[in-house]
Amino acid sequence: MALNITTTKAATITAKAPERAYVTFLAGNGDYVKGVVGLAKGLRKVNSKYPLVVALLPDVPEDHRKILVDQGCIIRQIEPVYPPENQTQFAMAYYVINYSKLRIWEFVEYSKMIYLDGDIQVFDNIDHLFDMEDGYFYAVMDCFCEKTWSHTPQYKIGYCQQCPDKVQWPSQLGPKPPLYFNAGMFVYEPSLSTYEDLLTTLKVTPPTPFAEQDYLNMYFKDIYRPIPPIYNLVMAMLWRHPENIELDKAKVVHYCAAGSKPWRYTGKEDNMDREDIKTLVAKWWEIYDDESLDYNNVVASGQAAETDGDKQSGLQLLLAALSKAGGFVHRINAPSAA
Ligand SMILES: O=c1ccn([C@@H]2O[C@H](COP(=O)(O)OP(=O)(O)O)[C@@H](O)[C@H]2O)c(=O)[nH]1
Ligand SMILES: OC[C@H]1O[C@H](O[C@@H]2[C@@H](O)[C@H](O)[C@@H](O)[C@H](O)[C@@H]2O)[C@H](O)[C@@H](O)[C@H]1O
Ligand SMILES: [Mn+2]
Repeated sequence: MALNITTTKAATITAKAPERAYVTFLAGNGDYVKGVVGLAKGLRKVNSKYPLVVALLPDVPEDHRKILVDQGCIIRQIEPVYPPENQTQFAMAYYVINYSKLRIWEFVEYSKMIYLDGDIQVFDNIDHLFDMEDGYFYAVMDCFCEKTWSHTPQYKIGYCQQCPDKVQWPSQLGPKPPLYFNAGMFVYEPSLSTYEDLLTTLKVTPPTPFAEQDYLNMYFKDIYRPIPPIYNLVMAMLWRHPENIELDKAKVVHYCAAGSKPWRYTGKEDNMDREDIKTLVAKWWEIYDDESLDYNNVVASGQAAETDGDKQSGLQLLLAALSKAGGFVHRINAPSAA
């Protein structure tokens, strides 16, 4: 269905802001920007209706920001968030910057957002997750079997929530830990009151090895609802719990295992020579290298919205293209859906 657009120099349109968006986090001047470009192109390939917002720290350089804007991303600079001083050894030293993810609760121009790490790729449309019941925090359960978890009692006794019957949780260790999610992907509702409380509570919460992931699990444990692993395939599941995984059904893949970041992949680390890993890395590169998925090519080929449902993204594409071209859009006569 084509949109009739009347353009004039007179004024600009105040299109209704989209209430839903995907959001990712970018820090530093390193190669994670490739992950975010891949994610932006992957979401486009699955015809997601919603934009990708990139919450980026001040240390992300101008040329990386331009790459992201040229890929149709909405960039939002955020200030870092640091945990209270502590001698904690984070599972990965750089995890200390991940607390800055908490800034995305301030994005209240959106009623619901899906957070995706920059090392995630979306291979099937997951827009339907935005329609899940409000008031809950949705994410996929993590696995405790990698040595990154060696600091935990779970790891020490061989307990994992992915196979709770394999090793019973011993009562002398107290109550079984609540279900624990991987914070590389989650569905949440931005809220200023939650945002303020997150930052206030953080000030009095000693940091722990999995940084903001541990913190978010503690903070949202009463409203956390697990969603199936097809929405965040934590790579280690492939060799730790293959019985819980149907790889060909995975809609979202999280390249979080050591050595699995596609843009740095060498195949040398543990498990990285597996055929399924090689296939997943190749699938990531296929999207990253696909020029037909570049934002400018998509706009240039005039792939306007085909259905009412996609009108918003088509409208956004056209608005973005027109504003980039310096044009002003005065009125859009979208013929009624009839
Ligand atoms: O140098 C960095 C490290 C991390 N990140 C962001 O922080 C997220 C969490 O880090 P990572 O995915 O490496 O943690 P993992 O899931 O592998 O434990 C990444 O996906 C990126 O979005 C970043 O932008 N720059
Ligand atoms: O800062 C803490 C991080 O914690 C998580 O990392 C993964 C990763 O470390 C794997 O190697 C582990 O095996 C896995 O369990 C663990 O959850 C999130 O994916 C990431 O976004 C971030 O929140
Ligand atoms: Mn990650």
